[in-house]
Amino acid sequence: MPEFTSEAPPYRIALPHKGVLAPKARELLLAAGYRCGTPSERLQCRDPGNNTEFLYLRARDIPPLVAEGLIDAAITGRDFVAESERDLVELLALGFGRASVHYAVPAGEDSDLHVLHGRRVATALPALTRRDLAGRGIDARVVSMTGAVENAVHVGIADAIADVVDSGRTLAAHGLKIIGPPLIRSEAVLIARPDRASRSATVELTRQLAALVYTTAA
Ligand SMILES: Nc1ncnc2c1ncn2[C@@H]1O[C@H](COP(=O)(O)OP(=O)(O)OP(=O)(O)O)[C@@H](O)[C@H]1O
Ligand SMILES: O=P(O)(O)OC[C@H]1O[C@H](OP(=O)(O)OP(=O)(O)O)[C@H](O)[C@@H]1O
Repeated sequence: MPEFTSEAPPYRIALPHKGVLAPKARELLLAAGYRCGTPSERLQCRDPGNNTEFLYLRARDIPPLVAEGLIDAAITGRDFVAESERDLVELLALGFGRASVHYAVPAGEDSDLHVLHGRRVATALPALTRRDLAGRGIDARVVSMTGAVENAVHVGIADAIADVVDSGRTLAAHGLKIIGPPLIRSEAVLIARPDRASRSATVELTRQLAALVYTTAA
C-alpha cells in the first residue's frame, strides 16, 4: 500500500556544488536556518524541518532546470541566467561572486570595440556574446569553449575573447586587455520562474536571505 501523507511535496532549492559561488551560497542558506548538507558528501539533501530538498548542481546548469519547473528557487550567477536565455526572475542580488564579462584583445591592438568586426571571439558564454555583438551591430564569429578561454588567441582559434574578469590578473598574464564596456556585471543571484515567484515559500526564502544580505552589507 502506498503511504499517504498530508505534507506538501518538498520545496526544491538548487545551489552550486563547487566553484566560486558554492561556499558562500551554502553559508547563506545555513545562516538562514536551513540544513542544506555538504555537497562533497552528497548532492541531494532533505531538510525535513523546512520541508525543503537541496540539490547541488553546476552553477551553469541551474537556470534551465529552474525554467523547466524542476526546481523552485536557486542560487547561480547572473551571467549564467543571461546565457540560458530563459524566462527567469531575479528575486535578490546576493552581493557575492561579483565579476564582469568583458571583451579582451591582445594588448597591442586598438581599443575600439569595432576591432571585433569580421573577427573570431572565443567565449564560454556564446549566447550572451552573440546577443551582445548583435546589439552593438558587430558582425563577428563566436567560437564556443567550455573554459581556459584566455588561451584561445595564443592557440590561434580566435582573435579576441569574451570572458569573466574579476581582478584582471588572468588577462594581464595572457597579454590581453579589456576593450569596451562589460557585456554584463554579474554576481550571485536568487532566481525563480515568474509563475513561482509569488509562492509563499519563495517569498519567505527571499525575505530571509534579504535580511542576511542587507545586514552583511550594512
Ligand atoms: N574570479 C572569478 N572567476 C570565475 N568566475 C567568477 C569569478 N568571480 C565571480 N565569478 C562568477 O562565478 C560564476 C562561475 O562560477 P564557477 O566557478 O562555478 O563556474 P566555472 O568553473 O567558471 O564554469 P563551469 O562550471 O562552466 O566550468 C559565474 O557566475 C561568474 O561570473
Ligand atoms: O580576473 P581574474 O581575477 O584573473 O579572474 C578571471 C578568471 O577566472 C575565470 O576562470 P576560471 O578560474 O573560472 O577558469 P575557467 O575559465 O577555465 O573555467 C575566468 O574565466 C578568468 O579566467
